[in-house]
Amino acid sequence: MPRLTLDDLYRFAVPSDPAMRPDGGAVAYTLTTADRDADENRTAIWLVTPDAEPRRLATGSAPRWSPDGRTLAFLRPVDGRPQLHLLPMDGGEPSPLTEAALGAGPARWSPDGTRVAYAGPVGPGGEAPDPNAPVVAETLEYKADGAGLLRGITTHLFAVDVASGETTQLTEGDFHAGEPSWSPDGTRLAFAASMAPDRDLEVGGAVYTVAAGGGAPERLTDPELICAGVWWLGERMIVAGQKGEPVGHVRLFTLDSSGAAEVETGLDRNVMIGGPGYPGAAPALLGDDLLFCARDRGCSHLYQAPADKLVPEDVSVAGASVAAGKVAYVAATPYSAGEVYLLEDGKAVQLTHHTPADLDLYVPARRTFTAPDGTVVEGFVLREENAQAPGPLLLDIHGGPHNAWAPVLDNVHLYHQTLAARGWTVLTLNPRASDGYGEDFFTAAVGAWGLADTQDFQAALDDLVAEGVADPERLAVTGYSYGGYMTCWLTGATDRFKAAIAGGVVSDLTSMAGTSDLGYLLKEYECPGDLIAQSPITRIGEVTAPTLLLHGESDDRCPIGQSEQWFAALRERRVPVRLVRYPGAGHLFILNGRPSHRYDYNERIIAWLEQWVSGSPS
Ligand SMILES: CSCC[C@H](NC=O)C(=O)N[C@@H](Cc1ccccc1)C(=O)O
Repeated sequence: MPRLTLDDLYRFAVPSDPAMRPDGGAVAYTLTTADRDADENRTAIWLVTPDAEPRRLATGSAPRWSPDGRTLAFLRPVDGRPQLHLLPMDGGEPSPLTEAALGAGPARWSPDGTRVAYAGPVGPGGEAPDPNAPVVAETLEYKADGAGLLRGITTHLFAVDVASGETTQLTEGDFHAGEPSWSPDGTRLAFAASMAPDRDLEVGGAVYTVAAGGGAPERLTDPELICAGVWWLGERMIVAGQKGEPVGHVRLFTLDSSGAAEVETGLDRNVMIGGPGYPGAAPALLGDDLLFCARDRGCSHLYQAPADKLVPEDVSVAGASVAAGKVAYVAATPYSAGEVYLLEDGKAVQLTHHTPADLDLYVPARRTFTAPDGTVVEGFVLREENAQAPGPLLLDIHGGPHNAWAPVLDNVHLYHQTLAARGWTVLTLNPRASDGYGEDFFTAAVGAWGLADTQDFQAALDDLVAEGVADPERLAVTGYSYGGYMTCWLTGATDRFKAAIAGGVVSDLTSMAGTSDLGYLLKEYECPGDLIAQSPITRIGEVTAPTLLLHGESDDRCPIGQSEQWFAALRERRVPVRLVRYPGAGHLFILNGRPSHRYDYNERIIAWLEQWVSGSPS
């Protein structure tokens, strides 16, 4: 069987967003593919039942069943804006439900199935803003990565009457409403929002409810609780959030008239509600029990509260849905980047087989390393078993810094498999600050970016060199976002790397604090203290590693100026450096950007390593 090549990017089809039909008999989901000719990502709604092959239903994403299971609401772009559509499941074509000026959001059916609510963008004065008008900012909340300059656009709740299509805006004002959740009697909707005038300077978010016909929202939580999301599950209202400061693990709380009480899970683990690059799922009820996702040793797992793990060890869950007492979920495994599963009597039954089956895949091996201060860190080693040893090794550093590597098939970092086939060892390490190893570990680099975690990387490399796995003369380092930060930092801290590739770079925390859409959060909560001491740019004079910089030009999280600073400083010092700019690409482009950009990103990493480490010309 062939090894994975970069062209397999165009063969991957990855499910997400599973929705169990109310009778538990079928699962609808979104399938994402890359169209090489159009250079676009495509999404379609698929349906699978336990006894039949999956079938494609329609172009679109975010399928949601009506309570009677006869209609699927989903999103489909119309003139470039997502609009809700309805697909009758007993036959017929999808029809548009919304004509929202700036587009709609994923559907939330009312319990009686007569209305659909969504959170969607609203322009100032109800109009789409003029893209050529001057942009005036008076708070820090004027841009967001992925959306760009907000130009006064806020997100508000809407309800659409399914029979007539009549749409009512339920909330208004200078705030962003989070995803709505219906009360069991259909009279109110709960949502998370921060309405404080200084919300850009006070990281927070409260739970509100609003009447189903609109009106003044009623606040339910006190400022102590920072809410990331709220779900009305039967009579229970469940909140995901943090108490006090936006630092550390996300937890679950039950909210009632006496206030918020933490759900006792007995786990020292971070709750994962799901998002791009951060696999997880919204909490749901399974009978009387709460089903939720939390990260354990790199993988997002499904748990049934208090703490029963429902999925096997080396899988990572990215979406779950419960109906009729049954659980459907999407998970990646060492052999797939994601498939749909059904949990039956505690056993996982695989319903889909979208991952190309003809690939001979390398499987990451778990192992641990001990840093000089005694901290044990886990990592994954990907290599050909019979590879010549010692051989070239690439250290890859994840972002966050609170993300984590998992030992599953990675359809973003395709170069891992490709390099292994060329005799490389790829080390993906979860150093302190990574997710899945407890809250003390998670917060161990707060205020000490680079300063605290450098020893973890060094210890792992020392071990692999001492064991004869890695050739000390052929070490290289790469990483994206926080991983790009750490790549720059490490090349200033040691000259052991023969090449470096830094993506979505952070090089100077002082300029980053004033230009990132999360700059304030970064300065106040992630890197409190001396920003200069934590900045790679302070060590630029020590860098000798030829460095490739890869950056999205529309990155508002880690603005491209971070790479430009590093590029200019290395060029001035005559250290070999190359800057590659991806037009129109935001921070998450390596996950969900143009297929050609994602291909190029992978291809350039391999070429740079071959040029500077393997010795072959690029
Ligand atoms: C408390 S950190 C939240 C930032 C966020 N975390 C999750 O990914 C993030 O985008 N991290 C960036 C690096 C960064 C951190 C803080 C502020 C701006 C950027 C990353 O993806 O590594």
